[in-house]
Amino acid sequence: MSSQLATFKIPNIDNEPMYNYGPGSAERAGLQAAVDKMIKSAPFEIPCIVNGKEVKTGDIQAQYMPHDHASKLCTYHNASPEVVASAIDGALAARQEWEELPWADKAAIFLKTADLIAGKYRYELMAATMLGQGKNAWQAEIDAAAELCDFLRFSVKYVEELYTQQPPRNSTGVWNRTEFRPLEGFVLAVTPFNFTAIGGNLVGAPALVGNVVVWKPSPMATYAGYLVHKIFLEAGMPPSVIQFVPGDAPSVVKQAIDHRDFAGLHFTGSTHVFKQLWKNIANNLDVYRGYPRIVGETGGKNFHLYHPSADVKSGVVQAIRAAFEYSGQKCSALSRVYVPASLWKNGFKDTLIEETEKVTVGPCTAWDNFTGPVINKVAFDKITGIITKAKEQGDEVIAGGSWDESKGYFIKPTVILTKNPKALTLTTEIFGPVITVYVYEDSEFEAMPKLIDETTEYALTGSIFAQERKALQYAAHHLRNSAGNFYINDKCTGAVVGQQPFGGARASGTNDKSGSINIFTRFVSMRSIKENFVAPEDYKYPSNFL
Ligand SMILES: NC(=O)c1ccc[n+]([C@@H]2O[C@H](COP(=O)([O-])OP(=O)(O)OC[C@H]3O[C@@H](n4cnc5c(N)ncnc54)[C@H](O)[C@@H]3O)[C@@H](O)[C@H]2O)c1
Ligand SMILES: N[C@@H](CCC=O)C(=O)O
Repeated sequence: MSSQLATFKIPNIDNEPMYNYGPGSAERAGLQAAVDKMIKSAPFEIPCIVNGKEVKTGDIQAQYMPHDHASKLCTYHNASPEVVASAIDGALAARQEWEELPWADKAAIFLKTADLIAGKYRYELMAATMLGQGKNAWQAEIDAAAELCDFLRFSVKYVEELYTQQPPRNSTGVWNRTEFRPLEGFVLAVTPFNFTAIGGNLVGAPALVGNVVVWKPSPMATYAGYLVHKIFLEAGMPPSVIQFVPGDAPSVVKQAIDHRDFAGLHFTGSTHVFKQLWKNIANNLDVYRGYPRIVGETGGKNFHLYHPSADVKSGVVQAIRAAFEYSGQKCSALSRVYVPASLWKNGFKDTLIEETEKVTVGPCTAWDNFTGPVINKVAFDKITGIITKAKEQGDEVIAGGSWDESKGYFIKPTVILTKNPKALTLTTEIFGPVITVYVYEDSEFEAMPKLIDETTEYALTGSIFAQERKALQYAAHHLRNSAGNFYINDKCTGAVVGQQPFGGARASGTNDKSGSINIFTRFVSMRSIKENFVAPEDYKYPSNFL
């Protein structure tokens, strides 16, 4: 047991400043050196890490570089059932000590992790994200440097705020207090390929409020996840608090979810996987000690709605960034574009086609590529198959529409034009560099929010572009439930921790908003404590006397 003999104040928290990587800059040289070194040293051999110790099972899988799919970034050892069992046991054994570690020490570990990522490991982690997940320098900076540091630091700020939330009233002779206990058991973090930062946050958020976490990383982000885990350990995270168990997803996850002490799921990934996991958890309710917390952020079918008063040039620029950066593999990426006929004829169409055709696609290692590959063969086949099917169904490809998988999984940014408001590419999540435009008559603007709202099951991100205030107000009101992150005259991607808490409802997830104080409430179980200072002398109340 140790004491904390003051109420410490955390340092000021702000967003991590972004580096620019302009030609000739020191940061460009630093990152280039890290990428070169990583290419030379790959493939790395990645073990499971259980109780801080490397475990090699011999059941080997590989993570390939999507821009050069013959090259392995790493091989990794799939966790066996025995390894998963010892990871869970180790986490549970570490639970009490971690819970009892004073808050300031937990906070210090997180702040130090962020500083290590911002400094010592910035370029290495970015290089792993570029080579393994196919991001270019700018996208890797947004993710593996800025957003990950922001998640770690703002988490500390939010938890400090959470802990100050105490009952507002105390009757005479009474002191009421609230304690934010970690969950009884372990949390399972199942993380996606597309953001190194999301991996770090899905394990970090529950851990910071005292939970122990079993981490099943994405096979396509194994190396970046491994580095993040190592950095946590270097910053002083006790070895058993976060257990790193890559492996066959259905079996690792099933083993964790079937465990009596499973207390929470922190998931980001596709909607169908999340729904299946929720059903599996529901079927196990008699196995558990309590009711597991289920937090999941999933797919989207994000939109830009343009009003006839919108500015064409900036509207197109925002669409291109939202749709094609990171080849449309952000859950927030633009997918549906609703444009009035007047704008479409007067510049929107021509500028969109012209600018889309100019977007450079190629290896993330070349500085002048605006975007890179899609993540793997499965994604490549799915996306190109959907474009082909859209054409077969009568929709017109007006830009892009070609691909090449000879070396990496490259798909040209593609614009589809449809007359069918329920077209396949307006309703299905594609998760690639494809947008579909639906042109409406200017007089139909007021009907568009209803159409947008009813076209898909998702409600993640969306934007309205207009100069007329009335149109902005109308769209914001009528699209209230169509997006958890709603933008006005801005693109539908690029939420920043501490500024726009992120997440969507309906099929897009539980909308618990990563990057806000709300997420922490999902991983604590509050205890109300009432202390009475005045001893009663008679069991009767005044109304009992004559
Ligand atoms: N809403 C958000 O905040 C957000 C953020 C990032 C990504 N996403 C979504 O994630 C998806 C892309 O990520 P992805 O391809 O990594 O998703 P995915 O669902 O394929 O994988 C996510 C995780 O689930 C695991 N998994 C896959 N199949 C499983 C199964 N049958 N049982 C148990 N676990 C399983 C994977 O190994 C991985 O760790 C997109 O749908 C995207 O919209 C959403
Ligand atoms: N927070 C990111 C999306 C994360 C999902 O992949 C954005 O807003 O663009």
